[in-house]
Amino acid sequence: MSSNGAEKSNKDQLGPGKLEEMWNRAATITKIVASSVKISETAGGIIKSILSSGDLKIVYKDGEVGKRTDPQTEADRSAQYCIVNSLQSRFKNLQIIGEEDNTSVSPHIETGYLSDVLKLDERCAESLRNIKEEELVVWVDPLDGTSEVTQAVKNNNTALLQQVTILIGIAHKGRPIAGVIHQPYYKENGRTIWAIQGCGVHGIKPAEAQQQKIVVTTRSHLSDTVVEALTALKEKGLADSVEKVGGAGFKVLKLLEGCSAYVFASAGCKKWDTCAVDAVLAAAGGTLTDISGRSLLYHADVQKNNTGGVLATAPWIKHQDYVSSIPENLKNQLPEFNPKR
Ligand SMILES: Nc1ncnc2c1ncn2[C@@H]1O[C@H](COP(=O)(O)O)[C@@H](OP(=O)(O)O)[C@H]1O
Ligand SMILES: [Mg+2]
Ligand SMILES: [Mg+2]
Ligand SMILES: [Mg+2]
Repeated sequence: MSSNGAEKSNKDQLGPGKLEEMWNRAATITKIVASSVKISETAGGIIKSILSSGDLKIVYKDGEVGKRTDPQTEADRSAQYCIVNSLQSRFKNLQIIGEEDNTSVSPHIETGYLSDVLKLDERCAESLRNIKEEELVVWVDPLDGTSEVTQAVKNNNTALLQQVTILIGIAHKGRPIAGVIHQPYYKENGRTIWAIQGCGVHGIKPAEAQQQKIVVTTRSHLSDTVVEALTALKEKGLADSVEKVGGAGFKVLKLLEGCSAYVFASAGCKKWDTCAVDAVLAAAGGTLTDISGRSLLYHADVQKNNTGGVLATAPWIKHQDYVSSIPENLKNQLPEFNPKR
């Protein structure tokens, strides 16, 4: 899984000399995304091997026994170690914020990169090309959909595993400018979707407008306020049906595959859940905000909780229609907690 350089991990036509030249010429943001694609895939391999062992070593990060909603597994801990240490080995001045406070040492440090990303370097706007490593904040969710993982293993329900993603989001001046979503259990070998602002979305072809409006919401963190928001959207004709699926990453992939909106009118989702998907969805022409329509911010010192909830819409949807249809009393229950939200 680990590799010693681009030459070993890029199985394309370019020779090592040409690749090195492309790497050296590329902007910092391009290099970080090219590396993050490979790193997310290596982390996906780590997750798969721990899950196939069946020994998740679950600890809970919250709550009373019997009411816990925030599990962490050995896969979350090892994947985060790999992602953070792999990024740091190349980009020493990056600020990286990962979901997990405690990690497990993993021997897999990925130093490869995807050369396809480098090929798009010239399409990057000058303003992005000039950004320095130390100006960027990287938000890492090493395993999004942990509740689904614990249930998949416990109940031998492997279908749930496709809801697992690895999320690496890159923010500049508080706004997401690039993102990587790796889905390790998509078909046989998984897939990786990535985007840099202004350079399109890669790894998926976003769906066209649909007749049916399918809304996706949480599978394992349902609350009264989420139900109330969904009811209001149904009444306004903005939710023909509702699908409960796990993970912020998977829900945004569903938006790129034809669902209309992701509605989570509740606190609990964090910046590492939304940074990468915010960037990818925006690059596809969609929108992600809190339920009041405010953009989310991703500065290093920001409040980690998305206390205003999450509302995301597909590229073919008018976001404001959904914002306007969520009742004011719900918006007031999920206030902007901190100006640096
Ligand atoms: N009430 C809550 N408590 C803890 N985490 C929550 C939460 N509500 C949402 N989240 C987090 O938001 C992400 C998406 O949740 P959901 O699938 O319910 O929509 C999950 O990320 P992780 O799986 O990375 O922890 C989950 O932990
Ligand atoms: Mg978690
Ligand atoms: Mg998550
Ligand atoms: Mg996670």
